[in-house]
Amino acid sequence: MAPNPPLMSQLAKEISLHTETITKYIEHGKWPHPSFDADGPPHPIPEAEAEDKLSAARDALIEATKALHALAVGPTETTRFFCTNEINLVGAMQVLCKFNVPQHVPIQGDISLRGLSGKTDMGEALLSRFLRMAAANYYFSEPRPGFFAHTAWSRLLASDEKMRACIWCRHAEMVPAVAKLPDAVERFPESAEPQETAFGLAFGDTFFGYKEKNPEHMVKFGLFVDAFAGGNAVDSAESIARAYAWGQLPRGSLVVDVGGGIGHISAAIARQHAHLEFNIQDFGDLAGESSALLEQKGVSDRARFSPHNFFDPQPEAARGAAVYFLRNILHNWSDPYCHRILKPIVEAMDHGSRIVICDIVLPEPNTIPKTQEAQVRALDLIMLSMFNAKERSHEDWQELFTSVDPRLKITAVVGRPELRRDCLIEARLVQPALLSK
Ligand SMILES: C[S@@+](CC[C@H](N)C(=O)[O-])C[C@H]1O[C@@H](n2cnc3c(N)ncnc32)[C@H](O)[C@@H]1O
Repeated sequence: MAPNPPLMSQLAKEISLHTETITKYIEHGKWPHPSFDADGPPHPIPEAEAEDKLSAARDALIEATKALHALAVGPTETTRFFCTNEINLVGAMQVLCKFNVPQHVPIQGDISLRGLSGKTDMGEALLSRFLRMAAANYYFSEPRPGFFAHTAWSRLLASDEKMRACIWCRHAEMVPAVAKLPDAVERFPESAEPQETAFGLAFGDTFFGYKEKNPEHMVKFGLFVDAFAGGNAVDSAESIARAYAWGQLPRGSLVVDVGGGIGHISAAIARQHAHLEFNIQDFGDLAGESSALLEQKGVSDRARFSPHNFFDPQPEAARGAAVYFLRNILHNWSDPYCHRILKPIVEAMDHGSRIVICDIVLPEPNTIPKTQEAQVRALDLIMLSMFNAKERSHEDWQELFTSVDPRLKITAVVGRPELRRDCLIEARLVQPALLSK
C-alpha cells in the first residue's frame, strides 16, 4: 500500500525541517548563508563548527534531497541519462582547468567570452560549450549573454590547485581505468595481483609503477591526496590523535607507524601525547621530508623515520612495540598481500603489543544513509579498479587477521562519532586459553 502522506510529500517536509534547523544555526553563528554567488562559503557550514547535531541535520538533509531528486527524475529518465551529465561534466571541467579558465575569470564581476578566449587560447565557440555545460552544474555563471562570472564552486578552482587536482585525477586516471573495469573483471576474475587491474589495462602498469615513471602524475596525485587532508573531508590527524586511547599507553611506549609516509599522523599523535615514542617506517626517499616535518612539529626528540619495506621482517629496534599503526595501508592491498604485510608485524609483537588499523569498516547494507553508503561503496570499487584491493567489513577484517594468526582478534573498534569516515580497528594476540573462556 502506498504510504500516506505520499513519500514525496514526507521527504519535502523533512527537507523543510532540516533546512530550518541548519538555517537557525547559521543565523545564530552569524555565518554566511550557502549561496551560488562567487563570495558564497566554500562549506555550507564552517567545517570547524560542524558539531554533531548540525552535521546530523545536514546529513539528513542531503539524504532526503537525494531521495526526492531520485523520485522526481524517476527510473526511466535516471537510466536513460545515466551518467551522461556526470561524465561530460568531468570532461568539460578537465578542459577548462587544462586551459586555466578558472584563473582567468575575475573573482569579482564578469568577463566576455571574447576576452576569455584571448586569455586562454581556446576558440570562443568551443570555450562557450564547455563553460555552459559547467554553468548548468553550478560551476561558473553567465549573468548576461556572452559574459561569464564565478560561482562559489568555480571560484574554489581558481584559488586552489588541490581542487583542480581532484578534477584532473578523476578525468585523467579514474575515467580511463573505470572504462576498463568490465574487461578486467572478465580477464582477471578474483585476481589478487596489483597489475591485473582495470588501471593496469588502461595504463599498462601498476598504479604506483605508472606514477614512478610519470612524475608529473605523482605530483598531481599528491595534491589530490592533500585536498582531503584537514577539515572533515576525511578524518584529520588531530581527530585520530583524540579518538584512540593513546593516553592509556605506558610512558615510553613505542608506536611503529608502518607505511607512515612522512609521519604527519604520528606527529599529530606525538603532539597530543608527550609520553609516547614514534618510529615512522616508509620508503627511504621520504627520510628528508619526514625529518623536516618532525622537526617543524617539535617532536623530533621522540619521533624518527626509518626506511623499511613493510613486506620485510621488522628490524630489531621495532620489535615488541606497544602499537603497530597502519593508516590507509591495507585497503590498498588484496588479502594475500595484506597477509604478507601483517605476518612480519605479528612475528614482532609481544604479549602487550597491539595492531591499530585506520581504515574503513564497511557497514552492513542499508544501515547508514545512502549518500554515505554510496561514498564507501565507491571507495571500495576504486580500490578494485586501481589495486585489486578492497574496503573491508568487520567480518572481513577478522577473517584476514585469523588467516595471519588465529590468536589475532579484534579487541576494539572506534568509529562515529569520534571519527567520520575511517575507523580505528585494534587487534591483539589473544591466548588460546583465554579464547576458550
Ligand atoms: C596511502 S599512503 C598512507 C600513508 C600514511 N599511512 C597516511 O595515512 O598518510 C601509503 C603509504 O605506503 C607506503 N608504501 C607503499 N609500499 C610500501 C612498502 N612496500 N613498504 C613501506 N611503505 C610502503 C607509501 O610510500 C605511502 O606512504
